[in-house]
Amino acid sequence: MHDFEAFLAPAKINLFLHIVGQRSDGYHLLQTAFRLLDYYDTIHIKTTNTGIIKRVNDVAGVPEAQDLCVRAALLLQKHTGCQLGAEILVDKKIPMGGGLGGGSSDAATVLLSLNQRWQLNLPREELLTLGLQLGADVPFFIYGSNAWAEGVGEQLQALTLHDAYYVVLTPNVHVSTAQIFANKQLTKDTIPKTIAAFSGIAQLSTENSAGKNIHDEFINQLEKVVCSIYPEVKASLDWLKQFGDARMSGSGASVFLEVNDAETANRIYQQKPKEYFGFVAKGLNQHPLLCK
Ligand SMILES: C[C@](O)(CO)[C@H](O)COP(=O)(O)OP(=O)(O)OC[C@H]1O[C@@H](n2ccc(N)nc2=O)[C@H](O)[C@@H]1O
Ligand SMILES: Nc1ncnc2c1ncn2[C@@H]1O[C@H](COP(=O)(O)OP(=O)(O)OP(=O)(O)O)[C@@H](O)[C@H]1O
Repeated sequence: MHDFEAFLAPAKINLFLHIVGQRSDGYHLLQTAFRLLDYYDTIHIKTTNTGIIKRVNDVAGVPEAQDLCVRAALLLQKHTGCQLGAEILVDKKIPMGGGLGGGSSDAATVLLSLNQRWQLNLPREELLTLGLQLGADVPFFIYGSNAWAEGVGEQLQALTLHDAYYVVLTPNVHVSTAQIFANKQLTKDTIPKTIAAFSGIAQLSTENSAGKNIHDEFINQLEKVVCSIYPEVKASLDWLKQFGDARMSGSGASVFLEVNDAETANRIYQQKPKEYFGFVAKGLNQHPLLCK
């Protein structure tokens, strides 16, 4: 690992997710609130002068050419004409395809770190546009703070959220995002909400009762459909709901419960059935690479 530098790529959860329309290309227009978590993949990067982009470790289920880290580095190289290269070691901790944005976060971390280490100094707005070519959630991770998002997730506004801890469970199923968005049962014309309405509700911190701070008006509209197709997601959500207002993140399969303190989160987590993978995380206010 000599000469490699480590860069963190945090997970995210969607505190709510509404579908408010559909674009002519079939993509759905969303409203969502993204929250960063202190649960990370670590991307180790060594810059080289060979011009070659190379992943130096195996990642189960992700061939090198499809890895979003490699694709992000190649995209940045092509966009800028940079002659430098990079060796990338991807240390995955965030479950893949779990609605926690791991792949998108890895890609954002590569764009942010190589922009510096290759001394490209592209402005943040340019990286946001590049990031969108790699995935709808990538701009959020480049944005740097918790965010209210619209469009397909690329129209971002900063969101101030109170301190909170999350119990996250990821059932061992692969949910196809495309399959869920294509489901006929999905409500696609929810009346858009305002960031002010969400912020008002999100600021209401409950003193003693767990998980009451996300109001019923702000739900994950993919949750019902996912639960009807994947009983494992429903089971883990039902389990968490014993303790409060649990939600699904993104298009699943991960589910989470927001609580006010680490003690409560750990107490709930310790009772989880052994077959559930999960973790406890603190909500972040800023991306670790973009802290001032
Ligand atoms: C739902 C979220 O997890 C919220 O954070 C993300 O918007 C999903 O973003 P993503 O993982 O980048 O989604 P993709 O893997 O590109 O989407 C797979 C497929 O889901 C459908 N899709 C996805 C996002 C969106 N806003 N509308 C869609 O209709 C499209 O058919 C797309 O081809
Ligand atoms: N570095 C990477 N890490 C994780 N997945 C990757 C990576 N590169 C490519 N992928 C592919 O991207 C897919 C989605 O990964 P990711 O973990 O971002 O999904 P997700 O958490 O469901 O994302 P989202 O919340 O954005 O829908 C994976 O199933 C995998 O095939």
